[in-house]
Amino acid sequence: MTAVQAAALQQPVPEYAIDTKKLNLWYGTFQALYDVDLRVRQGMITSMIGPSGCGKSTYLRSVNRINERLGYVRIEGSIDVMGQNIYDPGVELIQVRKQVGMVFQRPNPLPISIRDNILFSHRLHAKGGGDVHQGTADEIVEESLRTVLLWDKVKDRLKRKATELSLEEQQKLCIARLLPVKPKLLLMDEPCSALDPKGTEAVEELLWELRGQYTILIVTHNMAQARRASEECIFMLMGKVVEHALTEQMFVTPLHKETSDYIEGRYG
Ligand SMILES: Nc1ncnc2c1ncn2[C@@H]1O[C@H](COP(=O)(O)OP(=O)(O)OP(=O)(O)O)[C@@H](O)[C@H]1O
Repeated sequence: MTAVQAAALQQPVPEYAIDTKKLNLWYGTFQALYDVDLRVRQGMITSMIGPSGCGKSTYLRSVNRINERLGYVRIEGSIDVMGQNIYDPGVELIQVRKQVGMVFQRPNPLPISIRDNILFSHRLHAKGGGDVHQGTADEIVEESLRTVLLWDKVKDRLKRKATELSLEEQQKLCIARLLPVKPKLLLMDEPCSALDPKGTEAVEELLWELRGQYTILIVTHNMAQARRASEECIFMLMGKVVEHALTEQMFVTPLHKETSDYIEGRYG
């Protein structure tokens, strides 16, 4: 066992990958999130549902501090990721981005080769001397692509441009390229909305493969997807968390009328 591994084992592992306390967020004078208290269990897949404009993406973007690039966003409250408040003044953005990977609606691989896409942020973070995958470039590429079930399909065309892949493959690649910097948390903002049903099924299968090793928080408009692909589910409405429960429980016996109205398609 290396000294780094020994030190890591001394650290208590938090039960929650995300612990949000009294999060309020304003875009200028418009308040988009109200007193959000949310805990996302480590290693599990949690989905976030709610009608358009209820604040799902805003919340997700707060967990990797993307919102702060907009000069007019103000935040109160705290978000602990793996036990550390990412809004503490001492916490650097690069540290947050390393721990928290994000996948967007439309796959956005860089217009470079498949191989270089995988190595891109690893190279960036390795320069900073952080804890990243220590293998050779070939090992990193193979392991990342294997993890997202893409290796066998692309191993003979690693030098081809990533943008030539199908949308499903591009989305898997976008997940794969996060892995070499060893993130703890993967945020996914409607990752299947650009995919056909077969691509959607393949990405959902991948989520279950990643479960356990990574904590996954996925925003989806697709009720069936939330039900199939998550263990806990959060329902938001007008910037507030209405309900957070085991997914099956939320879909079978929701506690709140607003939740059942939404699930049954009465609005949103
Ligand atoms: N960059 C921004 N500037 C100003 N207002 C914003 C910005 N982004 C989102 N909003 C507003 O904040 C509220 C929450 O938006 P958000 O995108 O988080 O909702 P959402 O639940 O993810 O919606 P959708 O399901 O349509 O993606 C909305 O009223 C939206 O108009």
